Amino acid sequence: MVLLQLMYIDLDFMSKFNIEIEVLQQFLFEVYRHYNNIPFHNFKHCFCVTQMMYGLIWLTDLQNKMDDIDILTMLTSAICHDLDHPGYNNAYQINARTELALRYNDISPLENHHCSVAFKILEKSDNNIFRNLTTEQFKRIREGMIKCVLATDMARHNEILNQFRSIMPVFDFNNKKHKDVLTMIIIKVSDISNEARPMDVAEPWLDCLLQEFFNQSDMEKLEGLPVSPFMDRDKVTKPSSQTGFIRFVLLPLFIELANLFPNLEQHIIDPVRKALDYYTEMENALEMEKLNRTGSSQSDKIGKPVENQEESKRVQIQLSQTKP
Ligand SMILES: Nc1nc2c(ncn2[C@@H]2O[C@@H]3COP(=O)(O)O[C@H]3[C@H]2O)c(=O)[nH]1
Ligand SMILES: [Zn+2]
Repeated sequence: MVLLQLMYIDLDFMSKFNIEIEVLQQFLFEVYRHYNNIPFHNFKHCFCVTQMMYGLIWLTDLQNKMDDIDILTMLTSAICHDLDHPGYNNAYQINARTELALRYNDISPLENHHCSVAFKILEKSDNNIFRNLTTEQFKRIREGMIKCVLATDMARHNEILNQFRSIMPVFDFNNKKHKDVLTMIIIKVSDISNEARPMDVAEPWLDCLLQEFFNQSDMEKLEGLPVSPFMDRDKVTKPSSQTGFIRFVLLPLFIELANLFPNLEQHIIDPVRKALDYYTEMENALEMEKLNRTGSSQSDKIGKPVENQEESKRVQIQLSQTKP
């Protein structure tokens, strides 16, 4: 929490937006209290995403390209983006017809909830870091935060990435629509950026993610609900989960952002490429072990990566299954 506080201080938000230190501390404590003790979508994930956002703001020199209020919106959105995550994804919410799915009519139920919890926290004056802003400023931040948090629904991944691709050739920092798409891209990059971290940090996060996935698929089996294949402990391995995700989701997104900010290449693309090599090797080793165990004569398969098409299909399921 102290580090999050430092980010607000360091970006000069305290003086620019007249935020009192006690109010910021109270806000961060309430945020902390509203993250659940679950394997992946917990307060530490919130911290990592916010820290990545903070790093990207500096690396891209965003403070000299966007308004302060936009940067404040982005950092606060990162902090709030998974508030009260229950550990079961949108597909589960919809299939199990949970309270959240009913409340939000199957439309990004989790992301709508995270954002709603954020503004409930901000309703109380003691927590409201925006309480000294004008009504107009608050309106702008609220609109921006809703946009950012709802953009973290992976069912909208292709839609948002394609939007960014179409404006990239004419990107203009004076165009509000362009800036809106960029902020959505930056929070998305931050949200799925674990593989850009050092391997000894990234790999335990994958274990946490798979643990949460497996908990969900176990529950789905128990309740007779459709089981998401990428979450099924009988079908997924660590490398099979990562190779497709890195190839078809992470790299295309990160490369697009690095096209706008070329100096990001070394910070977010290089480590992700290394992670892809690491998991491809692990995948090949597992395949070899499997063939050895079964004494299969298909030794010519050894060392060959899994078919691209098959991997791509698997990832598309992960992206599209929750689309209403
Ligand atoms: N396979 C895989 N999926 C990830 C990784 N990081 C994030 N994700 C997925 O991307 C999603 C982003 O939104 P969520 O936090 O809802 O859930 C996340 C996971 O489903 C990763 O490293 N590997
Ligand atoms: Zn997240």
